[in-house]
Amino acid sequence: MSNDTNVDDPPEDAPSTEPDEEQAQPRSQDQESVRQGERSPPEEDGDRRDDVDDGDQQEEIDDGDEFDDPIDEFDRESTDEDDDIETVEDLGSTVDVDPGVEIDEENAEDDLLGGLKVDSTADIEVPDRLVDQVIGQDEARDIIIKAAKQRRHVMMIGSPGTGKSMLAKAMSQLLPKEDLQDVLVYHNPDDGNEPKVRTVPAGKGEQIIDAHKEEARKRNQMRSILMWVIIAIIIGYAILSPASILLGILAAGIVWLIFRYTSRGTDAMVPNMIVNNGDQRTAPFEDATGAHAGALLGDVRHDPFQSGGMETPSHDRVEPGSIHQSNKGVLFVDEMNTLDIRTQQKLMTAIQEGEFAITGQSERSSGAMVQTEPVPCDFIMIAAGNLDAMENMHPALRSRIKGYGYEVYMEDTIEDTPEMRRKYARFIAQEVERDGRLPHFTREAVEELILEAKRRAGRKEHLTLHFRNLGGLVRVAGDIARAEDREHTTREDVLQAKRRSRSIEQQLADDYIERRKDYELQVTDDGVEGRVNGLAVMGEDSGIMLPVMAEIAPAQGGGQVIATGQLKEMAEESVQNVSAIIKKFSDVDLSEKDIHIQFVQAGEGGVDGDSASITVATAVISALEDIPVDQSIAMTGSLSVRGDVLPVGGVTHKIEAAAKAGCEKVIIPAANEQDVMIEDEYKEMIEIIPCSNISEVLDVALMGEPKKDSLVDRLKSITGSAFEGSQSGVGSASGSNPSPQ
Ligand SMILES: Nc1ncnc2c1ncn2[C@@H]1O[C@H](COP(=O)(O)OP(=O)(O)OP(=O)(O)O)[C@@H](O)[C@H]1O
Repeated sequence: MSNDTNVDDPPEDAPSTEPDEEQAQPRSQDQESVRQGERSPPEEDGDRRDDVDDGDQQEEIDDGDEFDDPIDEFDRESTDEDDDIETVEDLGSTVDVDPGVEIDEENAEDDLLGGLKVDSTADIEVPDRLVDQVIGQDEARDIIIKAAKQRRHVMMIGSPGTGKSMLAKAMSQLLPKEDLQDVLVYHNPDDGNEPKVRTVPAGKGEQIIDAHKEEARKRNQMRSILMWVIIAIIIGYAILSPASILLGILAAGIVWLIFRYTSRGTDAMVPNMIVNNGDQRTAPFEDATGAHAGALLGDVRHDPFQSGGMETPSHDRVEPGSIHQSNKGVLFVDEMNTLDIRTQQKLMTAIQEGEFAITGQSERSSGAMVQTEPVPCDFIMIAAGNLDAMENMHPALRSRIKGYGYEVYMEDTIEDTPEMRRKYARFIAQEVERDGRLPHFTREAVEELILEAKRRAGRKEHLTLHFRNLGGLVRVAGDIARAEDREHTTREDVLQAKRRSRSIEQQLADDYIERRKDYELQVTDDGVEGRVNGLAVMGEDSGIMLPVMAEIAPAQGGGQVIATGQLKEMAEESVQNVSAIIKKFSDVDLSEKDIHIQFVQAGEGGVDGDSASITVATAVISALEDIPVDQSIAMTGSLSVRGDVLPVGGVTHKIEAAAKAGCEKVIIPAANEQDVMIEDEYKEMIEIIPCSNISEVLDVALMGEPKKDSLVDRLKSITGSAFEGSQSGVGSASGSNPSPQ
C-alpha cells in the first residue's frame, strides 16, 4: 500500500522520505503529477509570501519531465496569453481613447457631442478594457494605475455611482495574471482539526484534484475486487461445508460492511480546493461589501454527524473568505463602516500578514474547533464609501490603508469641454453595449442626455459624474424604444424616460404639491406677515416648496426660539444669524421676545443644513416689523451674520419646484446664478432674482411700500459695508463647498 501513502500523505513528510521511497517503489504517472503540482510545505519554504513571489514554483513545475500532456498544454497556453497582457507600465496611454470616429474640430466647441460625426451610438467604438471606459475621475484613475503597479491599497471616498467599484474592477484587470494561485486544503492525519494548506500555480489545483480522485477511484476499485474475492471465498467455503452456510453469509456481510465503512476514508483523502483560479482570465476581483465575518474571513461548516463514520472530514468543510479568493487580486469593500469592529480588526491582521487561517466563525458550531494552517490572502484592498464611512472606520485600519497606499476623493462633476462631451457620448455607447438589449441612441437622443448631464451637475459649465443615475436614464429610455421594437432610441424616448424615472423623492414632491392644492396651501398674490415660501431639496434631485411661518410673542422668561422637531437647531441658528442685524436696525430687544418658527408641513420632506436661513430671517423680520411678505415669491439661500446671502446646493431643483408650485419669482443667492440649469419649460414660468444681501432679499420679498422702503434703507445702511465685502466672501464660498441642501 505504499502507493496510497504517496498520494495521501500530507506533503510535509515527503521530502525526507521521498528518495528512498522512489528507489523502493517507482511512482505512477498520476502520483507524480500530484507531487509535482503540490508546493513544498511552508516549514521548508520559510516565508510563504516571498516564496510565492519569486516564481520558484513555476520553475518547479515547468521542469518536471514527468508531467503529462494536459499540464504542458496549460503551460503553453498561459505563455501565449501572457504575450498579450499589457504591462502596467503601458497603462499611462489610457488617458484618452480614440472614439473611432471623425471629429469636426471646428464646430466642436458649440456641438453638444463635441464635434463627433456620428448618426447614432452604434458608430462609436467602445474600448475593451474597463480602465479605458472610466470617464472623468482622472485622479482616481491615475492612482488606481499607480497602485496596481506598486501593489498599494486605496481608499476611495465619494458619492454613490461615481465609479468606485468600476475602478476597483478595472484595477484587477491591470494586475499580472501569472501570479495567481490555487489553494488546496488537505486532511491532516496527525490532527484532524488542523487541516494542511498548500498553494500551487493557477490551473494546477484541478489537475491535483483529478489525480487524487483518480487515485481514490483506483484504490476503491482494488478494494472492491479484494472484497468480492474474500466474499466469494467465504461463500464458497460455506457452500462446501453446509453446516456453516448461515455463518458464511454472516461473515460475508460483515466483510462487506467493513469494506464499505473503511472506503469512506479513502475518498476523504481528496483535498478540498478552496481557491480555483484555473479559469481566471484576470486577477480576481472580490466585492465584499456588506459581507458577514464568515463570507469575508472564511468559515468551517458545522458537521451535524461528528462521529460514527458519518462525519465529513474537517478539511472538506473549510470555506474560503473573500480575503482568500482575492489573493493576488483586488478586495473591494464599500461602506467599510458597516463591518463590525472585530471583523475590521481581523481584516487588518490579514492585510498585515498576507495570510489568514480559516476557522469556524460561529462559536457554537463544530467548525469552531477547526483551524487551518494560514491561507494566503495577499490582496490589494480598495475601501470605498462616503465621508461617514471614513469617519466610522476603525482608525487603525484606516491608518494602515493610508500608510501603505492612497486616498482619493471622487469628483461629483467635471468641466464641460468638447472632449468630455465626446466621452459622454461614448458612455451611452458603453451602457448600450453592456446591457446588450437596448437599441442604440440617435444623435438627438445623445444630445438630450448630455443636456441632462449638464443639468444634473448643478454647476454651470460642468457635467455630472453620477453615472449610475445617468445610466439608469439610458436604460429606461432604451427600454421604451425596445418595448416598441424600434431600431433606435430617440430624443422623445429620453424625454419620456425622464418623466418616468422620477425618483421616489420626486414622486413624493409632486404628490405633495398636488395635495397642497387640495388644502389651498398654494401660492397667492397676497402679502402675509411672517410667512415666507422657502425651498428645500428632497433626496438628490427633487425640489419642494416649504413655507415658513414666524410669530413673535412677549417672552415669559428670557427670550427663546421655539421650533419643533429636527428643524429646531436650524431655526435657532438662522435666528441667531439674523439677530445681529436686527439688533442694529430695530429697537426691539429680542431677549424679551419668544420667536416661534413653524415649517409648514415639514414632515413631508427633509430640510438639511442652512439653506432656509434667509427664509427664516425674512419671516422673522416680517413678523417683527409687521410688514407683509409677497406670497408669489419663493426663496432659498444661506445667511451670514453680516447679512450676506451665501450659496446653497440644489438651486435648479428648487427653482423648478417654485415654478411648479405657481410662484412668479424666486430669490436665489447671486453666487448660485451660474449653477442654474432649469428645463426650458420652466424658463417662461418664473423670474429668477439673484441676491447678495438680506437687504436685497427684503426689497424684493416684502410688500407695503412706505414701511418696507424705510426698513430696506435702514438695512442697506447697516449692511452696506458688509455687502461690499460679501462679494468676495460669496465667491470663495461657491468656489469651495456649497452649503448643504
Ligand atoms: N466614471 C465612470 N465612467 C463610466 N461609467 C461609470 C463611471 N462611474 C460609474 N459608471 C457607471 O455606473 C455604474 C455604477 O458605478 P459604480 O458601481 O462603480 O459606482 P460606485 O461609485 O461604486 O457606487 P456605490 O458606492 O453605490 O457602489 C458602473 O457600472 C458604470 O456603468
